[in-house]
Amino acid sequence: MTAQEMYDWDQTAIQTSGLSGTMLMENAGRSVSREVEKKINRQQNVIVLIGGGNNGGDGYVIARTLLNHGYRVEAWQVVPDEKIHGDALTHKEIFLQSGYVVRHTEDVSVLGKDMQQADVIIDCMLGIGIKGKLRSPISEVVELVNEQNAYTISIDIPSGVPADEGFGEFDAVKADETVVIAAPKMSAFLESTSYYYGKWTIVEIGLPVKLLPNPRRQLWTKRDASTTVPIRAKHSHKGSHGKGLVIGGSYHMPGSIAMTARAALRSGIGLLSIATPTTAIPSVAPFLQEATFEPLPEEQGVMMEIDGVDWSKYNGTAIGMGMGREVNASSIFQTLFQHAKGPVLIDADGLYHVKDKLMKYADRPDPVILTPHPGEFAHLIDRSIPEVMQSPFTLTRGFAEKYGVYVVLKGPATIITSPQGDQRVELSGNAGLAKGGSGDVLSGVLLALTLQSKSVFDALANGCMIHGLTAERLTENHHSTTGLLASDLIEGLSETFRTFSVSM
Ligand SMILES: NC(=O)C1=CN([C@@H]2O[C@H](COP(=O)(O)OP(=O)(O)OC[C@H]3O[C@@H](n4cnc5c(N)ncnc54)[C@H](OP(=O)(O)O)[C@@H]3O)[C@@H](O)[C@H]2O)[C@@H](O)CC1
Ligand SMILES: Nc1ncnc2c1ncn2[C@@H]1O[C@H](COP(=O)(O)OP(=O)(O)O)[C@@H](O)[C@H]1O
Ligand SMILES: [K+]
Repeated sequence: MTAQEMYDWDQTAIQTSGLSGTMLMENAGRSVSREVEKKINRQQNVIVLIGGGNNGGDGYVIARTLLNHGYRVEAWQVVPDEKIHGDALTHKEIFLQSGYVVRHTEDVSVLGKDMQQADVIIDCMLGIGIKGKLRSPISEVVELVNEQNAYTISIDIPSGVPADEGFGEFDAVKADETVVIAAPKMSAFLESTSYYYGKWTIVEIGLPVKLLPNPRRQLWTKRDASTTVPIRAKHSHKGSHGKGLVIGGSYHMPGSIAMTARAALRSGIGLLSIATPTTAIPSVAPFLQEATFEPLPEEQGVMMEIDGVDWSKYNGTAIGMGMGREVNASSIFQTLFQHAKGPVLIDADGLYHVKDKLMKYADRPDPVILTPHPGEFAHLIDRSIPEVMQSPFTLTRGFAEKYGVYVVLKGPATIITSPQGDQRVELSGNAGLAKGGSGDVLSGVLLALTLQSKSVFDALANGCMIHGLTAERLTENHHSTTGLLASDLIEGLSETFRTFSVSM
């Protein structure tokens, strides 16, 4: 969610369901407290830091709830009294009338001394309402918090982190964990801001879900996957599971196309053929007894054209892996878009070649899927990688809508966008995947699932999840994130598929 989308939810709830702001704040504070109580005990000294907005209001509810439950809590208001108003003021009054005491930060050093005795710091200074650079005294308090060894739990957002994408430098609390209210904000997924959150969990605050405007952005969960992942019907035959073609590879780069192809086979594709230069076939074939080949004319080990492919045999294509930069791209993509039936997935070198050609094929009736990492996406849209990393949601949505394509922007948080601009974020996987070859494996998984699913969008989100979960499982058992290879990932897919629906 963006901050604005969050405020819209809040307003919708208040205007249409009869819930009031103070009720939502009470719900938020109590839900957060339930989560916090799992992490703390009654012997620990807890400090709640309270700011001037509604995030601070949540803080008053949390401090009261924890005190009611017998925890040792000090509530520190880090802004002057006149800053507290509205729902937050109501909850401050309830806090005081419950017989509890508020401490004030006239002198930040007094708070600093107190913090040294704290085991746990609960940060309710700033939430989605942060604007601009941190001002005093919050800037000093943030610095103090980051100097402590105490376990720090931020509420909704680590104070100082912007809610939305597109922001540059900032100072913020570095939380050990964050309890997110109602829905995660964009910054929980960006490289430069997600670090501040630590581990995060979401709490529910009683918003009327049926009434809320749809932000057309969704966190893809295991529960979503378990209801949409294709199930092999008892009476299915190989034709029911897709007849795929993968185009790529070269004499000097045979590995990537082999990995894509093998991953597609391990992901249940019915039939698979590989179009690759003739001289690459002897290197690729040993990994793929189950596949057939379309030998391509070549020059110096690089494919020249794909005119001889028998397109009637296939209902889905993936292109680009290891094809090289030297190919006759105009001819290849012209033929591809004219003849290929069903979804076309473009990855790696294919993305390099397809730049500036997409508008020409924007009216293709069947789906086009692009699977760039941030560097490839930056090249596609003529922006820098830092710009892509700073605003991935907006940039991918704009691109997908403009060209009518699906975009899978890969990374620790993979963002999947449909041609209509709907977005899903998928978080599985780990740094064991940060190696050449993992993307080739993903392309194979995605092609196979796309040909077996009713919805391309579901297939892409599920494919990313299966790919990531495989890495997680392998690094929990036999491998390390250091030692995991893309080829291990391919062989691991089988067990992920076997346990997938059972483990949901
Ligand atoms: N569904 C929901 O939405 C619900 C939301 N809830 C909660 O409300 C939170 C949002 O509350 P919010 O809108 O009051 O904003 P918030 O984050 O408290 O910040 C405003 C305060 O910060 C201050 N301030 C700003 N920038 C600053 C800076 N650079 N440096 C220093 N100070 C700065 C600003 O000061 P001012 O500019 O007014 O002087 C003002 O005092 C949300 O994150 C969630 O926790 C739940 O309670 C219930 C349901
Ligand atoms: N640190 C990480 N955490 C989670 N997933 C990652 C991480 N690094 C890479 N990945 C995943 O690994 C894959 C890498 O793809 P890509 O960059 O195209 O690799 P290559 O083309 O070299 O095979 C993507 O699916 C990406 O989401
Ligand atoms: K906060």
